[in-house]
Order: sequence, then C-alpha cells, then structure tokens
Amino acid sequence: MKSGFTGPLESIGCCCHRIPKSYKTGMRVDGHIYANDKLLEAIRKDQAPDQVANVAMLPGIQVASIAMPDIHWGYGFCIGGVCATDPEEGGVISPGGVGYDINCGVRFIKTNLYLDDVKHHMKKLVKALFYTVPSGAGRTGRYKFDATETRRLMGEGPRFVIDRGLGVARDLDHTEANGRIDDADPHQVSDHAVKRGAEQCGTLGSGNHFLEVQVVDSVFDADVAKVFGLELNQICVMIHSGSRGLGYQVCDDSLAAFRNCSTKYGFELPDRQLACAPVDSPEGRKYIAAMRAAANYGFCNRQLLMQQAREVFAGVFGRSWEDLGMEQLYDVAHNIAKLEEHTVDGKKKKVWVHRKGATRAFPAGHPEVPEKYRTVGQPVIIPGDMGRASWVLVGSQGAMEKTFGTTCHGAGRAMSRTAALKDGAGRRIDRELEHKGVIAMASSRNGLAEEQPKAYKNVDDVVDVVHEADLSRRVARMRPLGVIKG
Ligand SMILES: Nc1nc2c(ncn2[C@@H]2O[C@H](COP(=O)(O)O)[C@@H](O)[C@H]2O)c(=O)[nH]1
Ligand SMILES: [Mn+2]
Ligand SMILES: [Mn+2]
Repeated sequence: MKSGFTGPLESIGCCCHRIPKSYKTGMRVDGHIYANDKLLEAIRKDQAPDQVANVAMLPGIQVASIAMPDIHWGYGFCIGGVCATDPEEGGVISPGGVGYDINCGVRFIKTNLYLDDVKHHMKKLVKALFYTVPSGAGRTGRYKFDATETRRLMGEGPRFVIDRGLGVARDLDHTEANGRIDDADPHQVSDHAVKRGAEQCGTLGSGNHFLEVQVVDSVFDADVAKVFGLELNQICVMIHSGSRGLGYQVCDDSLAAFRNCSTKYGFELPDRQLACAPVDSPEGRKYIAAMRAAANYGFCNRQLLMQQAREVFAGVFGRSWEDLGMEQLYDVAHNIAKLEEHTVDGKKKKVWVHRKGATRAFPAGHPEVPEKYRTVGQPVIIPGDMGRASWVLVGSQGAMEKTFGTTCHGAGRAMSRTAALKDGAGRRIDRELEHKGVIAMASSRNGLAEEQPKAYKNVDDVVDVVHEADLSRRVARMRPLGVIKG
C-alpha cells in the first residue's frame, strides 16, 4: 500500500472527520470521512484521504467529497467514496467514480432452512455450488448470448432472462431500480465489450467476488427484521459480483475517450485517474448511456448467479427452490452513478451521485424503496469477510441529510493483496477456516490468501460507525458457513 496520509482530519462530530478546503489549492468543497478513532488509524495508512481531497476539486461537486468508514485506496477515487455533481453547475461524470466493475453489487437470498437443517450438509452444498457456479478470472458460463441478445439483455436487465424462465417477476420488485436503469443505450457499448460479456453472464469472477451461505446469528431490530423476513438461525445466501469483462471494457473505453476532456472543456485535474467530462457533453452522454447498459448487465449477472444457487439448493435438499423459500431480500449496486433528486442548501435538485464502493441507503417513505419495505427503509446488504460476519442494515434519514442517501459497502481492505499473499504463504487458509466452521472452496489457493479475513477491516467496526452516524441502522448480523470464491 502507499505511504500514510498525514493531512488534517478534524472531528466535526457524529463520527465525521473533515479535510478542510484549505488543505489543497483547487478543492471546491471540504472532504468528509466517516470513521471512529479505531478506523481512523487504519484509514491513515494509505493515501485514500488524499484521494478524497482530489475528488473535492471536480467541477460541479456539491456539499462535500464524502468517504465511508470502509474507505481504502482505489483508482483515482478511493473505494468507499461518494461524490455528487450538479449538471447545471458544469458538473462532471467520472468513470473512476464508478469503478472498473460497473454495478458490482450484492444480492441476498433468504431460505426457510435453519442451522440444524444444513449443518451436516455444508460440505456437499459448498462442493455442489463450487462445481455449478462458474468462478475465476475470465471464466465463461453455461448461458451464451450472441451480440444481439447481449445488447437486448443490457437494455432490459434481468427481465430478459426471467422471460426465459430464469427467475420470477417478483425478483425484479426486490432489485434496486427494478433491475433496469432507464435510458441505457447498449449501442454505446463497444463490440469488444459485448464480446467479453456475451459468455460471462452468470459467472462469479475472481478475487473478492463470492457466493456465501450464511446463518443469521443476531437480530438487532426485530421490527425491521420481521418486515424483511429475517430471523435468528435462518440460512441465507449472499452473492457478490458485478458486470464482469463487459463492465471493465466499458470503463476502459471511456477512460480512453475522456483522456483529453479536461483540456477540451477547460478544467484542471490533480490526478489523471480522475478523468471526467461534463455530464452534458458528447463524451459524458456516451459514457452514461453505456454505463447504464453495463449496470443492467450486472443485475442480470446476479440474477443468473442466484438462479444457479437456487438449483443447487433444490438438488442438495431434494425440494424445489420455491419450497425452500429462496426469495430475494434485495439486490443493491455499490459501484454506480445515478441521477437522483436531493436537497442541497434547502433546494431540491437533480445531481449525479457517484457511489464507488458505497451503497444507496434510502429511508422509509422514499418512493424508490420497494413497496414491501417502504414503511421501514430499503435493505442495505453489507458483506464483511469469509471468516467473521456480514450484515443487513436498513436505510435511514441521516443518509439523505449527510451523504446523498448513501452508506458503506463492506469492511474494506486492511491489507494490500501483496501483503495478504505474503502473510498467507505456506498456510492453508481453507483448513483454518474449516476449524472456525466455514467451508471454503476457491479457484486458486493464492486467491484464498489474498482474501483471508484479516486482509479486511472488521466489518462490525464499520457498521458501528454507519449506525452511529445514522447513515443506516443495524438489522441483522450473519456469520459465514460456506463460501465459494473466484
Ligand atoms: N462475507 C464476505 N465478504 C467478503 C468476502 N470477500 C470480500 N468481502 C467483502 O466485500 C466487500 C466488497 O468488496 P469490493 O470489491 O466491492 O470493494 C469487501 O470490502 C469485503 O468487506 C467474502 O468472501 N465473504
Ligand atoms: Mn464489489
Ligand atoms: Mn466487483
């Protein structure tokens, strides 16, 4: 990891720390980093806070350049970063503020099984998941779409595969944006990107992507848990994946197209990786249309991953997935930019909210929260690591007031991949996990070392902060029982 951040992080209360505008010439707004003292120590270990300050220089940025407690260094923007820009004030769109894995996100599926029903079947279950759900870098899957079908899929989102029997319409009700971001234009996605995506839909990918069987080990808010249909000892499945090679290529193509935009449109950037273009420019419009199409592909990918998990459970437990109650709680994106209405300085306006490693957390009553959850707020799904815990939270009002309706997206890395790999050399992480009651299977042993639990911060600490700051509230904590990794 890069050397540490020594700049100012002034506490302004409620777990929020300010990098004042005066820290660097060119900052248009302050930086706001949400953390407690324990996490601040980890956050200072790399230059992610400096990246927060750099983002504060983007044209049209509103209120503050914001970062969540799971912040760590990323391409241009930190992971865990939130930035809203106003098109009416020359606001920009930046691919680095979305990330290479467009619409990387998490889907959470409930079952009507309990710990006692699965505990003697975990090895069989994980093995069946591992050999059914394709994982690993560049892996293709069993669903093959030609270029025309891939483009249709990007226009329609999971509806396209549900119409072909791969899921049910109610899955869409429980997906952010109903699984279809409007105004996606698949024709703005290059042929090369389409080619990369055509055979990868329904595959997990590598590294931090996973499919995990979990058990609810604590319930913190019984009323909300009831609305979400969660209870103690219940078995659930969490899926973390994105838009595979297709999204990566859309990002790469746009970065090439944005290379000269700062000169063309007359603004300065402190870091080339912050490449951006005005929202209302040909380059900006093209990226937005392609990014939305890639996002729809990402929802579709998780739909197909869920469908394969449903099939495996049905095979192992000898009952249909419907009979096993395998209903989707929710699917959330955590790498995306969206045009949303927010109140800024007492005025409602439409802004482009970039969430890179950050999750939408809309509160009760928001029209974009599915009807079923509208009295309590949207479910927020937070993976932690494969050895300790993950969480279901609920969106809350504080997020609308402070972070453009956003909360954290995970635990966030505490060690670089290189450091974690070195730390794991000669160890059998799978055996260590088995001792703790977690069955893990991965395409590569190095992958398990890079992804070992201590490579991440403790997600419970991250959740403490977002709960305390009222960016989202604790509902239930899950612990892992079995995981497949790329
Ligand atoms: N429950 C698990 N959580 C995991 C695992 N591997 C990673 N993670 C968490 O996911 C987030 C999201 O990662 P990102 O790539 O989107 O930034 C990460 O911060 C970890 O907390 C796992 O195997 N199981
Ligand atoms: Mn992700
Ligand atoms: Mn991803």
